[in-house]
Amino acid sequence: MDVGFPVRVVREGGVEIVVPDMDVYRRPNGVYEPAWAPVFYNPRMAFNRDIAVVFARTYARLRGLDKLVVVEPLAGSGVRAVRYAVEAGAIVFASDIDSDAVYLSRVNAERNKVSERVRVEKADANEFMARLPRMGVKPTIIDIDPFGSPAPFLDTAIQALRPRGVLAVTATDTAPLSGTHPRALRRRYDVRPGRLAWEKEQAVRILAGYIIRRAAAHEYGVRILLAYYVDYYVRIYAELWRGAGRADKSLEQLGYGAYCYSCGYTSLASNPLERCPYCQAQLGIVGPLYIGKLCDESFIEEMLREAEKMWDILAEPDRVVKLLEQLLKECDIVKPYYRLDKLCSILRMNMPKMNTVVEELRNRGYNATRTHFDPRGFKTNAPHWAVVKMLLETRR
Ligand SMILES: C[S@@+](CC[C@H](N)C(=O)[O-])C[C@H]1O[C@@H](n2cnc3c(N)ncnc32)[C@H](O)[C@@H]1O
Repeated sequence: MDVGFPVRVVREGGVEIVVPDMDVYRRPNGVYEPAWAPVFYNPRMAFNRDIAVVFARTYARLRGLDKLVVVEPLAGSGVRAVRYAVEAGAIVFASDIDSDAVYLSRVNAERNKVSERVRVEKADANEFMARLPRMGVKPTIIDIDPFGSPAPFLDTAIQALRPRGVLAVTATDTAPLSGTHPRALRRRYDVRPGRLAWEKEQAVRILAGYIIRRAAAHEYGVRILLAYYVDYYVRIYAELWRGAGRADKSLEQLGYGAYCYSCGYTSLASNPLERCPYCQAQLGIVGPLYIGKLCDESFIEEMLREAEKMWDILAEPDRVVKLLEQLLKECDIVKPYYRLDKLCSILRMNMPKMNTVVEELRNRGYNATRTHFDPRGFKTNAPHWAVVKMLLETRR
């Protein structure tokens, strides 16, 4: 096949797609760099796409939708669009600003016999989404999967959505979101910047909070169905439902994150505390951010059922199930995770085993679990004094 650059055929999930030949676009150190290829295809994001199709099928089933319309305005090779069509039975409207990407997406739709259901246009993402209402397209899911920050696309996506629908958003600008680049964090997300010990949860909560604020401006309320951080990106599935009252209610879910660099205290609160309630030191504060639950248990349980049905189709089914099961354990614990290594360094003690910490907290009647955010982290609803007491007592 002559598309003007070297290609190869790969299988991902339930589709077979043509992508740039990854051996040709490697850095001198041998690492494949998707952004160097003429059309973007990242095999490491197959897991992200697995979850996207499981989510779409679950959402359509639970809402009783007989027609699922998905919009993917930053389509790259078209792999995600084609997977939505083949694996979730969706009608997909996709676009990309790059001509080669549009061509390859069309080739891939045809190759998988879904060109009737996957329409791809060469267009700027915002211009494309702004045109959708005039085209009579009413998306149930809009999947924003950009290079870096999704912020420039959110307003148009929200306005293009049905009165009730889902924004599925990826953010790879994790350095600003987790506080490493404070000026970019303030600029892009209008957030009082800082860097807390639970930086990955901070990244997810800031993006969720920003979606809530943008949605409220357009009179939509938001329910966070699923939000997580893996590899090098944040991913959020937010259900938006039009209504000023719903928007007002969602805004009540905004607040501030706090971390005490002196004693390791961590919390979420509606109003920013300035002093640590345990040791009175000045707190690190970040916000506004989302202070509610990061997933909906019953929805995740349904996703797990759907993932079992798709076991032979998904690219990484065991990883999908493992993440969903872990999120299910974390769902109820809203308080941000503790970094065991940082807490032990503050307490000047050796680090006990993570399993011991989790078990010990459970033995004392608290909810506790490891966290998907960080292998060095744990989540618990135990108050800070109880966490410190437990750690000091394991020292004996
Ligand atoms: C991260 S890639 C998308 C990957 C794809 N969603 C997937 O799952 O493989 C981002 C894509 O956005 C396209 N792009 C960048 N800026 C754009 C814009 N303003 N409008 C439309 N497409 C754009 C790029 O050409 C690139 O193909």
